[in-house]
Formats: sequence, structure tokens, C-alpha cells
Amino acid sequence: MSLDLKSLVRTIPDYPKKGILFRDITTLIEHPEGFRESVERIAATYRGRDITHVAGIEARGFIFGAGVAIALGAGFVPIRKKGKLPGETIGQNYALEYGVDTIEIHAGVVGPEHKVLLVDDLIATGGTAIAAVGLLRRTGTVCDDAAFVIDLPEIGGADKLRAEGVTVSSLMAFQGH
Ligand SMILES: O=P(O)(O)OC[C@H]1O[C@H](OP(=O)(O)OP(=O)(O)O)[C@H](O)[C@@H]1O
Ligand SMILES: Nc1ncnc2[nH]cnc12
Repeated sequence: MSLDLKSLVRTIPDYPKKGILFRDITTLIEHPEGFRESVERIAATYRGRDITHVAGIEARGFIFGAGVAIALGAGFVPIRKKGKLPGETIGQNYALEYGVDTIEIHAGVVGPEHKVLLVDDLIATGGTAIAAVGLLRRTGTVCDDAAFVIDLPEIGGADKLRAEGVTVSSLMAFQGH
């Protein structure tokens, strides 16, 4: 029987720094089979789809995105928080469930000839993912697919991302936030 990945995610009530029901993926990635199977299940959905690059959002999106990129034989594009990338960047502001931030990518890395899959650990309001897709699309690249380990559907971010013309997949959903 396949592994119950959802049971490997830890829930932290009233996470003190952020005041929300925090869905913690560290317990999932600390589990060797849980981590491997999470990455493999995401990659299986996108095999044969000509994905040239996986874009992962700092920090937790790096963990899953890098694994999916290797599994698909794609390049990895780090989407970083402001001021972290060493080269010339383009950036996008966005609102979080708990604050505001800016994400950046290196300029000139992806363009119209590329097909990018966005990967992150979790979608809540969708603010981060919508900003990431918008940023990638500003380069002219095709970014019509996004994969998440966790969806919080009551918050509605995945539906907002779908309204942007993005096909969204997730490995599990949690009610309550
Ligand atoms: O759908 P949203 O409401 O935008 O929230 C989801 C984002 O929030 C978390 O990242 P966070 O910015 O906390 O960064 P971290 O990965 O560095 O902890 C999570 O990893 C997603 O990237
Ligand atoms: N509820 C949540 N749990 C973990 N990470 C998050 N990022 C945004 N909302 C979150």
C-alpha cells in the first residue's frame, strides 16, 4: 500500500511567530520514503510534458522543486526573496497570509522558448504563487502549471491561481486554518 503522506505533515496550532494553524513539512521530508514519494508523485504528473525548468520558491519550495527538477531532467530556477540573488534580477511584490514580501529571479534565464513548472510546498492565499507566475510570465516564458504538496482550499489560493489560467495540482488538502 502506498504511504499516507498526509499523516507525515505536522500541524502546529497557533504557531507563535505567525498566529496561524501551521502545516509543517519538515516531518514529511525527515521521513526518507515520505520525501522521496512526495517528489516522485509530483514528478509523475508532469513527465512527458516537455517541462524545461522547475521554478521553486524560497525556502520550502527549494526542497521539493529541486527534487522534482532532477526527477524530470529539468533545470531549476530559484525564486528568491529580495536581495539574495547575485546577478541582475527582476522582481515582484506580493502579499502573504502573514505579511508582505518581494520575490526575484535572475533576468534572462527563462524566456518564450521555455516551459516552466512552478513548485512550492503549500498554497494558502495564493499571493506567493500568483506573484511567481506573474514574474515568470513577464519573461515571456510559458508557465501554465503549478504543483504544491499542500493545498489549503478554504483560503482559496488555488482557485485564484486557476483563474490566472494555471493548472494546479496538490498532493493533499487540509481544512482549517
Ligand atoms: O499562498 P500564500 O498565502 O502566499 O502562502 C504560501 C507561501 O508561504 C510560505 O512561504 P513563506 O513566505 O512563509 O517562506 P518560507 O518558505 O521561507 O518559510 C509557503 O512556503 C509558501 O511559499
Ligand atoms: N498555514 C500555513 N502553514 C504553513 N505554511 C504556510 N504558509 C502560508 N500559510 C501557511
